[in-house]
Amino acid sequence: MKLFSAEQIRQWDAFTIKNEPVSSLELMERAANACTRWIVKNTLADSYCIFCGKGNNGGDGLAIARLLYNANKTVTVFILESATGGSDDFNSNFNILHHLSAIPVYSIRSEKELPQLPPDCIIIDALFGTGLNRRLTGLAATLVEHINSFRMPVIAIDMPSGLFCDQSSLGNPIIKASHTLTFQVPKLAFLVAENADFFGQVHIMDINLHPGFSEKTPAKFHITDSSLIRSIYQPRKTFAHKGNFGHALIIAGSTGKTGAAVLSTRACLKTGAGLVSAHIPRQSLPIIQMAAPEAMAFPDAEDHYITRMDYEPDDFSSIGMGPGIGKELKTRFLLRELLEKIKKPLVLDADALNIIAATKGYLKLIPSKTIITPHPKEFSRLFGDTANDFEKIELASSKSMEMNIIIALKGHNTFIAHPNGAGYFNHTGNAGMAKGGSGDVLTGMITSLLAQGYTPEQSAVYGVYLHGLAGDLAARDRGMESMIASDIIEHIGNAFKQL
Ligand SMILES: NC(=O)C1=CN([C@@H]2O[C@H](COP(=O)(O)OP(=O)(O)OC[C@H]3O[C@@H](n4cnc5c(N)ncnc54)[C@H](O)[C@@H]3O)[C@@H](O)[C@H]2O)[C@@H](O)CC1
Ligand SMILES: [K+]
Repeated sequence: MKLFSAEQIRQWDAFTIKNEPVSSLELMERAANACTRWIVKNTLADSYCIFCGKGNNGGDGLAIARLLYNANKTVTVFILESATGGSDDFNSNFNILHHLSAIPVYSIRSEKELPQLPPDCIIIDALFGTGLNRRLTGLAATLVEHINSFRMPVIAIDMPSGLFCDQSSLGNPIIKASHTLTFQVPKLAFLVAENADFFGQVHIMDINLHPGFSEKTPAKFHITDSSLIRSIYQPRKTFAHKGNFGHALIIAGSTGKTGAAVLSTRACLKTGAGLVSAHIPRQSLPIIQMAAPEAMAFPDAEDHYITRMDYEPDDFSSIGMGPGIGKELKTRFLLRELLEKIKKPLVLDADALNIIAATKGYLKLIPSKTIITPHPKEFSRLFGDTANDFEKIELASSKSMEMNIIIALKGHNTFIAHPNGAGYFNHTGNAGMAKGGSGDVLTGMITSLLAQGYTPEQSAVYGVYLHGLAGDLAARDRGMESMIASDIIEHIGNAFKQL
């Protein structure tokens, strides 16, 4: 699903008005109807206090007030006055409301007019939407803080007021919504961790914007959805043999971190590679052979960590390196040798990334189309700090293009930057996966898909989606607190079945 900017959404509204055709006032009525239906169905309140700005977001608020009133609800409207007049559609809705004298309408022109609210009311925030073009200040900012101070349920229309769609709003006055009813498509602002306090649960209101616009308009960012994954998925052919699904190698583990090797190897096996081998420290051999008997093992000459390759790396269909390898000098040399020797893309995670970040000259050795899977700290070690999540996303995109690599920046909505400039936000997964070992599982899964012939771009998007889905199924069965990384592996099979 394409993720459009505020400007593109404005163009989409205009395209719909011209090509459906529909008047902008009718489109506003459609939007208000969708919101009112949701509010009536999902809330039970004595009264609704609706705060409106004087743009089209405020116009939505006025139309919602009228529709709620028509549905026999008690409604009070507060209008934040501004120096400029209302938008045309705001004014039209204001005139209709004016004739319905049963709905009280109050103006807020100064701090003295900030209202007290009845207990048990639900607040509807229609102050500012996608038209926000600067930080809220003055009376608007004071009103936002005043509304937040009630600690009552707030339903934001389209956007929590004060929150920018496509840029950081860090430190700004913003409505803290319990629910956001957003029009047609999710917004970039709802996908980044720094905004988590503001949008609450997001509900998409389908207002039938013209499909012709979304089909022909390119978008930089996308949300990975099941239809994209189904278009990537290649069913296994009836007459296939193990040679058709590649030979994956996992280079992982050190004393005390053999579990990382076990988790990534088992995840690799469970994700469909034809053959899986694990290169592990010598002492880990019996452990990996017992925990993953289907895998072959290359024990290192050294007992406690990995030091040398007794194989040709290009003989494998894919190699994933990093989980639990530590940062011993000889392990660093091994990583350098691998980076210099291999002609294929790799999957690099965890300590492989930490070694690269800490050792001068390694970063530029990363082979083209390699998939790296840093968490935010590993990302900062590699590429430096950023002031906010939006800058981090931009940095991941630009580094991906510059280095011709795929970057899966792990987090709640893992962001995958492709070298062609596109970016994919994943929406599967849950907080139960925020535990040691989850990343090792992801490395194994992506390495497995790469071995099977999926492109690096596909392997990253598909692997991250499947990993999150398996995590969601594990959470459903075991609960978020109790689920552990092994449970994600146990649910990979069911995740495949759900595609
Ligand atoms: N265009 C359409 O046909 C539709 C628009 N809809 C609504 O329209 C909204 C966008 O409306 P608008 O473009 O009128 O903009 P908003 O209603 O979001 O904002 C109103 C105006 O406030 C001013 N403003 C921006 N930032 C400010 C700040 N920090 N302090 C003070 N004033 C500021 C700007 O002049 C802006 O145009 C959407 O979020 C949605 O709620 C919906 O009705 C669906 C249809
Ligand atoms: K709003």
